[in-house]
Amino acid sequence: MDDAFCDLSVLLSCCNQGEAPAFLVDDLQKDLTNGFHLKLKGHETAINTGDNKTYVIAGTEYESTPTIEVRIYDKNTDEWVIPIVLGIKPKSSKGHTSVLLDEGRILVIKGNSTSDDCFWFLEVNTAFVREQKKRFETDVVAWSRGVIGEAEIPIVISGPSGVGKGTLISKLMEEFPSMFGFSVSHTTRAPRSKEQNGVHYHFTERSAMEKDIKDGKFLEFASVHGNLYGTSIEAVEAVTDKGKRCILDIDVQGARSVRGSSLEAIFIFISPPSFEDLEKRLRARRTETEEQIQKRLKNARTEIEQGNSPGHFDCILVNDDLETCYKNLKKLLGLNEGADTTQKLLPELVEMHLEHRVSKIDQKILINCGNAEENSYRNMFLLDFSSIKGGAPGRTRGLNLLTVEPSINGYKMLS
Ligand SMILES: Nc1nc2c(ncn2[C@@H]2O[C@H](COP(=O)(O)OP(=O)(O)O)[C@@H](O)[C@H]2O)c(=O)[nH]1
Ligand SMILES: Nc1ncnc2c1ncn2[C@@H]1O[C@H](COP(=O)(O)OP(=O)(O)O)[C@@H](O)[C@H]1O
Repeated sequence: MDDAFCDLSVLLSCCNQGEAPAFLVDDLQKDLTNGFHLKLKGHETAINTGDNKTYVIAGTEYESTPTIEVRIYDKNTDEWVIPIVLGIKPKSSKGHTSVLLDEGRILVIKGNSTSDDCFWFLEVNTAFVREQKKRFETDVVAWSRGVIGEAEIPIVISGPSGVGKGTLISKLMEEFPSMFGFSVSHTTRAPRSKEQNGVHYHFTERSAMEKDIKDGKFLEFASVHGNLYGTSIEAVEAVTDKGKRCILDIDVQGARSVRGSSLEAIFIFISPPSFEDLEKRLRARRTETEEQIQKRLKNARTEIEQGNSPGHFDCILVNDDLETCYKNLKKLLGLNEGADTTQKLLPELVEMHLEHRVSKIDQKILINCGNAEENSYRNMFLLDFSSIKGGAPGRTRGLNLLTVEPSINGYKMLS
């Protein structure tokens, strides 16, 4: 990015006045009236929210405690609560800072880590967390890892069994290997002879999958042709983390669930030219027993009806001639001749020092890791969270991290 000037004097004066959004638990203890004394282990920060609660966020220097933990002091009841913690927890750190971004989320910045793992959002009162609090009837918090940069909108492809979804997706991935990534679903059905675990599906036991669904690890799931199928949140996020556009091959029920979820996506329905053609293709594939074929054909009627009814899909493509359908799919995705097929560059990693100070103004956080050494301005960053998207149970994307340097006019963006 070109050098851009920005007057951050306001921001810095705020910092100089010593605005400290996070404070140590030692300070908190002085407030406690119930004689409760915290035994401090490692580094802890505490954040007060408007609802008379204090969230204590505890990192540690001990390997035996591998993740950052959370407990809540409720001033209304004078009690400590250990909440249900959802999402993947950040690995522990010897030092972190915490900032209350709004009434819904706390930003935790881990020291001694790189920018792909140092920004974490602890959601304490977002729509997702409120829903989970109702479900569990107790206090719930949810972690979401912060990611720099925007994500490409995923593509959901649905259609009856045997219509050619897999064939079209394979063609797309072969022609544009660096652009697209496949969301590997979980299923309880048995693998076909050429299918590999972890590549085509995560083949799994029903009980294990049901537990993961209960634990909130799935974006959507459905019972299809007598088996359980589901897209884990991690399956979609792992593709997006690589800078690729995620493709989901899921049934109509799954597509409807995704439409109702927080995941923004493009929904494409692949329709057969006729029911007879569909039957021919399904039989020619020779992957199912007669009984399974009958089940799939029966379900196909309902799926085609739902797929063609308005409101469910953004676009319907008829897969008559394969090459024509593939061409139309590419056109729909803006992959015409000369389309940019290069993979999106992942942002350069930045080191976050163990010792750092943070200050918040509007939708930005100034992070100062600087010291008196030469080039210390290189250690000053501005984290812009004004365009964040997503959040628990997935990643929080859309962060923008800029390096800032003092200048005559105030402060100067370096990157
Ligand atoms: N809801 C949902 N459906 C899925 C998922 N993965 C695959 N499916 C759908 O399950 C159906 C059966 O898939 P599969 O057993 O691979 O058979 P095929 O579609 O005939 O190749 C298809 O409609 C898939 O789109 C998933 O994660 N969620
Ligand atoms: N347009 C088409 N014309 C004829 N056969 C096709 C066409 N598209 C796909 N097929 C074939 O139909 C069968 C089913 O396709 P597949 O991609 O496995 O469907 P799905 O993933 O939707 O179940 C495969 O043998 C495939 O080669």
